[in-house]
Amino acid sequence: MQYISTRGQVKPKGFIDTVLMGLADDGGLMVPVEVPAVTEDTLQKWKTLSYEKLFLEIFSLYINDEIPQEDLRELVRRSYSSFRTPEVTPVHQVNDSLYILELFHGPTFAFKDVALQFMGELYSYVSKKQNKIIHILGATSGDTGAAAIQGVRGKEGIKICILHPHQKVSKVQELQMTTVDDENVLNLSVKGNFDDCQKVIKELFADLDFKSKYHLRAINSINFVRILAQTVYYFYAYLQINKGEQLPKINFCVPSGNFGNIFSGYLAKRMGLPVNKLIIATNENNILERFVKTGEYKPGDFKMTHSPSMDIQVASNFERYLYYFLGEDPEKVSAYMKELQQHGKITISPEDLVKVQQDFAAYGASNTQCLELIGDYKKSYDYLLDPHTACGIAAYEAEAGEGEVTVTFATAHPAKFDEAVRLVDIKQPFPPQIEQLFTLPQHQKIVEYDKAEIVRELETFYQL
Ligand SMILES: Cc1ncc(COP(=O)(O)O)c(C=O)c1O
Ligand SMILES: N[C@@H](CCOP(=O)(O)O)C(=O)O
Repeated sequence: MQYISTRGQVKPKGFIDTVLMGLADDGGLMVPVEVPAVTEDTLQKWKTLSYEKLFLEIFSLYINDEIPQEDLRELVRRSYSSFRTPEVTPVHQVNDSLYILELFHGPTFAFKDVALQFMGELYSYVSKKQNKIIHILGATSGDTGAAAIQGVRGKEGIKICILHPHQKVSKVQELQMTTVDDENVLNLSVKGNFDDCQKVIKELFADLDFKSKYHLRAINSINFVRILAQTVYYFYAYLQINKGEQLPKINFCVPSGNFGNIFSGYLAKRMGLPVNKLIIATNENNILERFVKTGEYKPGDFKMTHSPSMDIQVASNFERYLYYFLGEDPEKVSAYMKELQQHGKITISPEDLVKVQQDFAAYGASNTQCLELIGDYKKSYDYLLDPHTACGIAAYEAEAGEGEVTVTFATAHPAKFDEAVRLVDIKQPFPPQIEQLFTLPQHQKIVEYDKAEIVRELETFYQL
């Protein structure tokens, strides 16, 4: 398998070079030259596999033996040994039509651990095998940063700098990132929002001299390996629910912000997973909902909501979808991205909108709805939703049809977002791993949203 850029200006690369490149050198995003097909026979065979074995099967379709099977098996074993359940991502049945896929059983209690525990192991492996310097640079609205830091803290040959928006992440997210005292970790708390943080790091990745001088590597979902690792739980959830002979189509409903998680579902569907609807759930930052409903993709005003990790206006992976939607034509993608840059929006034709609506349904939950659902599900099902998952439930309730089966993703544990849970008068016990964070000193540097100041911090950190 080879990988190319959505904008067509990068020579085909192998898997490891694609991971190391992160953002494509022409400013696009890396995608596989072709999407491997998973047949019904294969799906039947995968029904009895453990999470780890399924991961190996799916990755084998993408990595061209660049990592020997034995080594890959060991990386996967190590990645998921830190999870609190052997199923890694267990499914909880709520009723006949609704299942919740719990993606929060990793070290930092959010879905990002699933891909980032593996990515930490992978970077460490590549650093040792190829003697590569790995200087990670990432932007986070709270969860990616915590999970990435946890995945590489203290690892030899690796440094990580994470930009998070100052005072716009939850207290637990902030503590998870800033109580880590390993020397290879730098937290920059940027006086701006997540989109500002993401913009700065993308500009730095696009500066190829700077990127190469400081050996910059990406951990955000601009990196294709993040997308691939996230496809595994779509297959795993599907196979946990459909154990019989039949392979019925089901819906997946995904709390979305940067469009990485749901794009993994889109890829799984293209591979052959029997998916009916892919439902995009947003909060009041509803650019994706507006796109699916009107055909206009236009970043709007940033809003702070009860689901801060989804407070995102510019959805990175939207470009990967555009690539497939536009018939894998890099010239058309480049033209659309230019339009976005010049006019601040993309508008598709009514005929194309029909195509988008065949791929996705979408719904944006209001702040009030999000809180109401946390209260309702606790009362009706004794199940405590985190606010992001509650946005997912709102979208499920609005968009799933009669008789359809839907898997809604629980993307974080409610203890990470106690600020919202307390607003509905629910007192939750904290897991001990979270409770102990409140006693530890914090390490972070508060900086202006100023590229020059951020660059100075990075140069000092990476040169040390
Ligand atoms: C808890 C939580 N839910 C949902 C999302 C949205 O996921 P994505 O950015 O992959 O769309 C994020 C982060 O983006 C998150 O941290
Ligand atoms: N919600 C995310 C935002 C970054 O998304 P990513 O999938 O590109 O890493 C976060 O928690 O940081």
